[in-house]
Amino acid sequence: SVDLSAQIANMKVNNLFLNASGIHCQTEAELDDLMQEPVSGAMVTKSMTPQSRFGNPLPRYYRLANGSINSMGLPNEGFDYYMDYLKTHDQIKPVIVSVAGRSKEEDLAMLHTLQDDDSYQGLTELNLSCPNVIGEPQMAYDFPAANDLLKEVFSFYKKPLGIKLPPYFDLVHFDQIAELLNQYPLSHVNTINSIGNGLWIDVNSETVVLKPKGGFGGVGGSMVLPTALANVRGLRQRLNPSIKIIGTGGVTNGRDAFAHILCGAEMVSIGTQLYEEGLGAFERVTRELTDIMEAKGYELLADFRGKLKVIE
Ligand SMILES: O=C1NC(=O)NC(C(=O)O)N1
Repeated sequence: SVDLSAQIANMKVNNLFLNASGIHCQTEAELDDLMQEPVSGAMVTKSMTPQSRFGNPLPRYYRLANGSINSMGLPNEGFDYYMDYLKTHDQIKPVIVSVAGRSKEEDLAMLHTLQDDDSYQGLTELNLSCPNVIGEPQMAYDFPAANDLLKEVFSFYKKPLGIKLPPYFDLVHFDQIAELLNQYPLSHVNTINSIGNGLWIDVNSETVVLKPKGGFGGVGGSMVLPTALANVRGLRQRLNPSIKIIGTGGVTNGRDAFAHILCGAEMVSIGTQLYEEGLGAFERVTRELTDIMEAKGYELLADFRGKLKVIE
């Protein structure tokens, strides 16, 4: 089984990166590109639903000066497609399987299938934070519902499982979600998902830029870095050390990645920047991070991971 922390334990800088779910990971061709990409240390699939989905109507992605806004609506090829992909392709790097049911029942059904499939030994990530399914709440903002779901999940699911979280903005919420998650034997949390339900307007045409939901969509890219760093740091300070953190959000260069690791991230995802620049971003960001580490005299990520200093 893929134990992320085992993967990470003696990880040097050159394989701590992975794609953010949703970026270049929906089709077999995209997944093959990620599998062959020489630098990234893992990859994650587009969040899958039981059946394939077209997702929301276009336009549903828009690039901003310092980020992105999207209302994709979980377009994906469906559960069986990704299971078949794993069965028919050598995993030369860990593949995290992202699951996003549109209800508790769908989440449980997919996880039961994964649990009962002896050939599946992968690391699963339950996405409780998609902000873009029309009419669906972000489960991770409903603490009682999230707790009910996780209690039921861990009554039967015994393989490595992580959770994809939305950003929180109130320290009381950091306390509450951490208290909730610390009850469960999670492999990791992946924080953050996009900042839900932003709105971008084209002033010339006086019109929104996304079709679904009247233009409301998840915000990502460099402008969300402060929120991403706060969530990595806030959860690292509160979660059991056994629960690793994948830092996602706002990473465009080596300095951003370094900051995520200082906050406690074991691995770092690249989303908007990977989409806009292409897979070459992995090599560029890795080179930049390596240069920073060398300049500071660090050899291993563990030399500075989680060692953010505060002002006494
Ligand atoms: O979890 C998700 N986060 C996003 O920002 N967008 C996608 C989506 O809309 O499919 N899902």
